[in-house]
Amino acid sequence: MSDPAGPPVVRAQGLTLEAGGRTVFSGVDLDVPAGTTLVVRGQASAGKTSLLLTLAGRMKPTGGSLTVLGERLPEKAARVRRRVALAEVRGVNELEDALTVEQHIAERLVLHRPWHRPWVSGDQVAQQLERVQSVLDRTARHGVQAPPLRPREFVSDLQPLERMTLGVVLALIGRPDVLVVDDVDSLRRSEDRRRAWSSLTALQETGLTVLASCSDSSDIPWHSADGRILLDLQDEQ
Ligand SMILES: Nc1ncnc2c1ncn2[C@@H]1O[C@H](COP(=O)(O)OP(=O)(O)OP(=O)(O)O)[C@@H](O)[C@H]1O
Repeated sequence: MSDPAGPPVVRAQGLTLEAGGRTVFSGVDLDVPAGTTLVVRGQASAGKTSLLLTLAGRMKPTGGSLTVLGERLPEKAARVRRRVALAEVRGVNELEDALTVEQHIAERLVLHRPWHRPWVSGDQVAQQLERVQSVLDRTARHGVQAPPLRPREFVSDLQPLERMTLGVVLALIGRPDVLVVDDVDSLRRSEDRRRAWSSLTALQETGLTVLASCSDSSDIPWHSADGRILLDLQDEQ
């Protein structure tokens, strides 16, 4: 985990992305300390996903400067990608409807195995589910409980909040320093949105830096304003 008193996890100056003949975002200045949550807010097409993917080392900015976890981007994108994990981002790393929760976990665990031992046991999958569930149980301290994940359930049968939770669970398997959660308010039910934000707060309290996006931030429990940075993105078109 990064040191909260250390240099910012994300430092951007004048960060700009031009693509497809348009300005997706421009002039973004940011300092995000370790163990805080950045909330990128903006309407549809404001460039939220593109900005998050840029901060995660998955898209190349066309202007400005960007350092993430002390690594300059885009030069050190591969190093950044190892330490910044994406929860499910539609169109980028979508979950497979035909796989179960435990199959997804097994698959992700294999990715983190040494190349010469690319297999995992049922016990390892169960241990991982337990570890993650204990992290999610911390959300109970915020008066809400993240939904338990049933190992044998197919992704196609998951409720939206369960699906988002699975995306977060998979991202945490690699023990990243930074977690990216796009479109938190794609959850239709306000109760789900509140639970999702509370879970992210609980994760932030473990020392993780969270980079999230939404179009409406009214469900965020702002009473614990410490450790949150709000960035408003305007649609540049
Ligand atoms: N590489 C690219 N080439 C062309 N256009 C792009 C590229 N990346 C993003 N865009 C465009 O920039 C705009 C912003 O996209 P983005 O998905 O980042 O916005 P968003 O705020 O996340 O939107 P939404 O809330 O609808 O998901 C969109 O119109 C998208 O088509």
